Amino acid sequence: MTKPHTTDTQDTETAVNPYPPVRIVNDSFAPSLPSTRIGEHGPVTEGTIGILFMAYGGPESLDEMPGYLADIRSGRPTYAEVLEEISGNYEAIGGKSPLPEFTRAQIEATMTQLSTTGGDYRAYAGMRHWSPWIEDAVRDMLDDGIQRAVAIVLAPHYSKLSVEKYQKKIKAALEMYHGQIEFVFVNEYHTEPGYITAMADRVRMGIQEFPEADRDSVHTVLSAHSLPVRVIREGDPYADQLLESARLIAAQAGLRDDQWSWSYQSEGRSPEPWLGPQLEDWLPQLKAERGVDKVVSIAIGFVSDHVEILFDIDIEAQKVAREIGMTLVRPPALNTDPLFIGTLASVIHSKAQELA
Ligand SMILES: C=CC1=C(C)c2cc3[nH]c(cc4nc(cc5[nH]c(cc1n2)c(C)c5CCC(=O)O)C(CCC(=O)O)=C4C)c(C)c3C=C
Ligand SMILES: [Fe+2]
Ligand SMILES: [Fe+2]
Repeated sequence: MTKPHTTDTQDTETAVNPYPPVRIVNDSFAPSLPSTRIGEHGPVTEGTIGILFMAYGGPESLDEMPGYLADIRSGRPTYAEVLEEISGNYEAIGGKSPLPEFTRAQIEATMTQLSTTGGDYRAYAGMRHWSPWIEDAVRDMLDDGIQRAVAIVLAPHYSKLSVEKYQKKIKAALEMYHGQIEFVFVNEYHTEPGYITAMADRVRMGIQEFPEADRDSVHTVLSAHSLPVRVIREGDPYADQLLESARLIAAQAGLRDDQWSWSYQSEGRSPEPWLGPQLEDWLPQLKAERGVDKVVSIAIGFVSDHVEILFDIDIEAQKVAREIGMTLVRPPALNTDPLFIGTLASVIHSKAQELA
């Protein structure tokens, strides 16, 4: 999400929330992920391999917002103005996060692909910041008798503030339940050809929104969620991986160097410096310094349309673009794009071969 910064002195997502909030379910509420078990769940045999799909998680009503934020903020209090602002952002995109629904659709589509491999796979969903929790998924896998599993995060780039945190939750859950599952981890898939081609298709899709005569002057801005600069200085590979993906996507889309650029988005609220430039600052700079007035915006670190795209780009960045007389086109995220789903299936299937 975005500025303004508060005086909050937070240490980004490092601590564990000591009081994970519990979702309150009533008769009129039908969550998109009511269970960690997705799809067919017949008897588990020695050859069965569990697949734990992990995602950020998202609130499916505004009532869930305080609990969701409490988890993201590792139990630190959320100031009223921050809660109000973030709730307002979700209200503007329909009052709920579409992430759980997309996550479910992505898992179902990947399992359909995997069913053609002959492997005996069982799918589980575990969210990092909301229900159904990663811990719930590990408990259900243990209950089902799963002995070997592949774990994958629905985010292609590795960071110790993202993918590593998900993996640590699995290890902590195994300890908590005194259980044993042999896990292999997909750490990243940011250079996988299917992912790169699917993103390059999005670039082309965006450019085609402009009249043919204008297309050569369209500028593509590729972006991803920002992180504190400190994390990269400590050796985190996130920024390098993003740029590697960005260069491959631009090349695959046939863009010249002057036809694309990089920016970050969705900076957090801690007072320390975050990676930039931020999209809403970069757009005016592109206009002022290079005369760019037609932009395709693609968030390459996200694989589904959720608040960081639907609000941060479609509402906030779009407002900035309008104010400076720039046309900004934002093609849909990958969601259940067959090329992306094929990539997930293939990285999972090849990782599964590492299991004894
Ligand atoms: C690579 C890092 C991160 C990814 C990817 C990411 C995705 C992501 N985030 C939200 C929603 C929120 N994130 C918030 C804070 C926050 N996010 C990250 C990192 C990534 N998020 C950090 C380091 C922080 C700061 C955490 C802290 O300790 O305060 C918040 C809280 C409010 C805010 O700071 O704006 C929200 C909400 C989504 C939906 C998402 C997509 C998958
Ligand atoms: Fe954010
Ligand atoms: Fe975040």
